[in-house]
Amino acid sequence: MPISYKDTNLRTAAVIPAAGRGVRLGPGVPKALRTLGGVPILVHAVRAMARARAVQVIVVVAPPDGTAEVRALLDAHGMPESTDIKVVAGGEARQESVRLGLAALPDDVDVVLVHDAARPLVPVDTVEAVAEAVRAGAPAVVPALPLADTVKTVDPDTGLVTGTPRRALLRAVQTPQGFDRATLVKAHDTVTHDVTDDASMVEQLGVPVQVVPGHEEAFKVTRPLDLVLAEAVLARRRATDGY
Ligand SMILES: Nc1ccn([C@@H]2O[C@H](COP(=O)(O)OP(=O)(O)OP(=O)(O)O)[C@@H](O)[C@H]2O)c(=O)n1
Ligand SMILES: C[C@](O)(CO)[C@H](O)COP(=O)(O)O
Repeated sequence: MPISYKDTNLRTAAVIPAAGRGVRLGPGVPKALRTLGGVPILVHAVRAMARARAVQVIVVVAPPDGTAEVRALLDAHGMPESTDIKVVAGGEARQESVRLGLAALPDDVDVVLVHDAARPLVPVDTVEAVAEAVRAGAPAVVPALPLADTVKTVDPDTGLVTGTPRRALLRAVQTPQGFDRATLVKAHDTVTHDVTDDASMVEQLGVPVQVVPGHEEAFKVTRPLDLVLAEAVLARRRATDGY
């Protein structure tokens, strides 16, 4: 029977990389500081992680010149007192920002969830499912969804299609991605070339990565249309759930 987090002393932290510019979203303040339903995207993301009973510590990785602004923003919006929230400066790339967040974790943290600030509407059940799977013994866990589109590999030089991977084998991976802390730290110490998610670094160590169901509402706000969808989802939640 899996170990439940209620029965263990494992301490769980969330690292929230929020230091990106949001170039694909268009000009403006850094993406994490733009608003969704009148509240900064980052505040939604921090609340989403703090809502999970498993999460006791949160490290927010802010734009390098924006730590004081982010701290003030979190204080102004009122964060749950039961969660210890730190703010540290990020780096040039997401990978570097996560590494800086990991370096700021208290010594007694055993389980780390890495969650994009850019996924502000992740449901609490998804966060709990990832944390629970790590606490039950999986060294690395990702939430993922099947794809709706067919995916092609393309030669960027010629523009010619080079293959069509079997869609049934593909998954779109979301965050939070959950890890045994030592495994994630080792991955960040070992893999230095550019990667687009933390799990792929762990895969390169030969460590198995467990998939749990993702959620459509955990989508990443990347392009302007994503913000339109996020506003609609938030408005529906506020109308129906008192969110
Ligand atoms: N140097 C960076 C780059 C990205 N991120 C964070 O990583 C998450 C996922 O990245 P993405 O959606 O690609 O955000 P941006 O890098 O801001 O987007 P873009 O590539 O459009 O600029 C975001 O929460 C972003 O703030 C980060 O902490 N530090
Ligand atoms: C981590 C991630 O959200 C998983 O889908 C994604 O890889 C981030 O990629 P981006 O290039 O930073 O948008």
